[in-house]
Amino acid sequence: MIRVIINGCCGKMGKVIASMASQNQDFEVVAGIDQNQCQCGFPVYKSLDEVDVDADVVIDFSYHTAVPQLLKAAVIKNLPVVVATTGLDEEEINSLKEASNHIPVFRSANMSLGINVLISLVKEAAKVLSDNFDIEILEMHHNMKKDSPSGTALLIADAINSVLGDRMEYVYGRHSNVDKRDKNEVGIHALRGGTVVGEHEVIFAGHDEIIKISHSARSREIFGNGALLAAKFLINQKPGLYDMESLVKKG
Ligand SMILES: NC(=O)C1=CN([C@@H]2O[C@H](COP(=O)(O)OP(=O)(O)OC[C@H]3O[C@@H](n4cnc5c(N)ncnc54)[C@H](OP(=O)(O)O)[C@@H]3O)[C@@H](O)[C@H]2O)C=CC1
Ligand SMILES: O=C(O)C1=N[C@H](C(=O)O)C[C@H](O)C1
Repeated sequence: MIRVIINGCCGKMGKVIASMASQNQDFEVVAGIDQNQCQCGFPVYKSLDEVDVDADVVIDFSYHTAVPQLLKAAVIKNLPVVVATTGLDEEEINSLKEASNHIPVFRSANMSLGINVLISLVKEAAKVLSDNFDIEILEMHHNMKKDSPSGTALLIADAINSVLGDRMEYVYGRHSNVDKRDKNEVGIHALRGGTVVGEHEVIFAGHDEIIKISHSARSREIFGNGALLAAKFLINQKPGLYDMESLVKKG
């Protein structure tokens, strides 16, 4: 039985993780952390420092500013952490790297299998098409989402850049321009509305032809499933920084 602490347990994804774990005999949620108090069926604390029950792993779906403090406490408690929260700034990303010298840390802006396959396809397409096709990324999410663009859109852009020698500039939500687009741009555009779980589309636009590669999340369970798999994977790892690629490689 893997004993889980959920950071952000009162939020949309926190509740999904709690519900999925309760239906899976491999997991038990032993505590939650949130700045709110919610009825969860397990004790809810304000911070990881305060948690006084034994656990094997922390799963974090919270807010970007919460991540460094969570990781500091996880290092003290020697607990692996799955970080799914997006919108991290540079300093917060550095806190992941620092913590991963001491504990296993898993980070992915998108825990679904589908997006990770999309990323592989997009990398292949970018290698072949980038000289003659313009690349634009569109994402749409629900109206409660705080960060934009999505962590996934940035993950996709970084994956494209990684196969194109890091030459691409990111241009966010083009507006008020007076000149044409540069060939070495990736346009990134965020839409927000309703209850949309998560839509991502990568457009390769060439002369008289367009290729679109897209992913549509139809439930939050697809992220929950990935986060639980990541937790199971992480508890057997040495300190280090892991991602979906590490998980897929492991089989
Ligand atoms: N990697 C992935 O696959 C996915 C990542 N995400 C990311 O996960 C994060 C959470 O998403 P979602 O569940 O939809 O968001 P919610 O806003 O519904 O939930 C976040 C919860 O964390 C709480 N919270 C805020 N600050 C802190 C803090 N300092 N310590 C503890 N809890 C805190 C929030 O409280 P309050 O409401 O008061 O702010 C809220 O209860 C986002 O960054 C989102 O982008 C989401 C889905 C998939
Ligand atoms: O906030 C969300 O809901 C989601 N956030 C992640 C992101 O920013 O990419 C992943 C998913 O698309 C849902």
